Amino acid sequence: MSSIRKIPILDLKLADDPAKRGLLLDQLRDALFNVGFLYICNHGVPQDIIDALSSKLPTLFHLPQQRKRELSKTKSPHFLGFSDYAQETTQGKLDLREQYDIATELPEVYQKDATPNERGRDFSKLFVHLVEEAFSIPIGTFDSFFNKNSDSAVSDSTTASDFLSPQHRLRFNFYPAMPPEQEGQGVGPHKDMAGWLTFLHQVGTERALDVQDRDGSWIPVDPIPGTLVVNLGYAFEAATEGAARATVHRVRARSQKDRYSIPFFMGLPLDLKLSEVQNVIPESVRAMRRKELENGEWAIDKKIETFLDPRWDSIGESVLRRFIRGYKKTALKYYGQEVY
Ligand SMILES: O=C(O)CCC(=O)C(=O)O
Ligand SMILES: [Fe+2]
Repeated sequence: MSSIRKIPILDLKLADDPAKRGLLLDQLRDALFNVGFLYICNHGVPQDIIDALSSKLPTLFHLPQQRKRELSKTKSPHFLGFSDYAQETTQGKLDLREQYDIATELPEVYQKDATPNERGRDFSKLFVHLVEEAFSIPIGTFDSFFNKNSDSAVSDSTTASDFLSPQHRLRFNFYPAMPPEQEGQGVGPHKDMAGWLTFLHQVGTERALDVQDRDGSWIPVDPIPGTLVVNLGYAFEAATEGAARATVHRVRARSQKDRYSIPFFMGLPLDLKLSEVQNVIPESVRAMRRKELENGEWAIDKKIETFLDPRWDSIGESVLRRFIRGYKKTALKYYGQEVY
């Protein structure tokens, strides 16, 4: 077992060079199995698009309160839209941020044409292909989970194309600057619940994001121009039986300057069962954490966090459970008492 030490930076351009691809895959395995957090550069998302989007965020978050209320998450059965400042709590403390969430719409629910975030989906799929290669499973294995009603890339897949679309979620976070005496929790220590993988753009140069090392200490994840931060969601950790960790992270609310960030949470199909994902993860990967436990390692983090409880055995239900916890009133309004 190793500690996080330093967050690695992976240059995805190495994937194009046959002589260097092996090195990139070694770095990726180290990042997935030993760190759970990484930066990627040369990721293929054009910088001008990232900059154009980032520059719109102050306007978005300074819309009149009335407009923000109309677009409130509490009015959406999919928990999309605005969350007010300090509306959410993490670990019992208020998160000093506002959020705006947009996501792949689900035609099965809305009965209208979906407008999925194609760009985000396509680039994140390329990264997933590298993960498959790092796991030594056929490239395209996971495509069957993402391509509804299309041919599976894996011929013997039993599941392939019948799943609901995954709900990819793009979030804008706003952490307003505050008087020094009020510096506190931008978002408290958490693992990303709703997604398979998270790709994060930190706008500006403010140091605010930290990742927790295995001894409990905090390591800064400073913004590095031209990179995206990648971390793993709960479902990834659960599917690999803990071999690849959904590392705990937090954001400090700072006094210097307003801060914005843009995470893209790559989802899995909402009706997919965890066992169906586990079926395509090689036993050699799933056995890694078991071996570490037998060897007495992982002293501070013995049990794999329970991602699923028996009532909620699909990814979608688990994601819903996360929102029920965060937005009790909205959940009751749309889903009724039986969701508890
Ligand atoms: O703002 C950040 O840098 C990270 C935000 C985050 O962890 C989240 O929204 O889940
Ligand atoms: Fe997060």
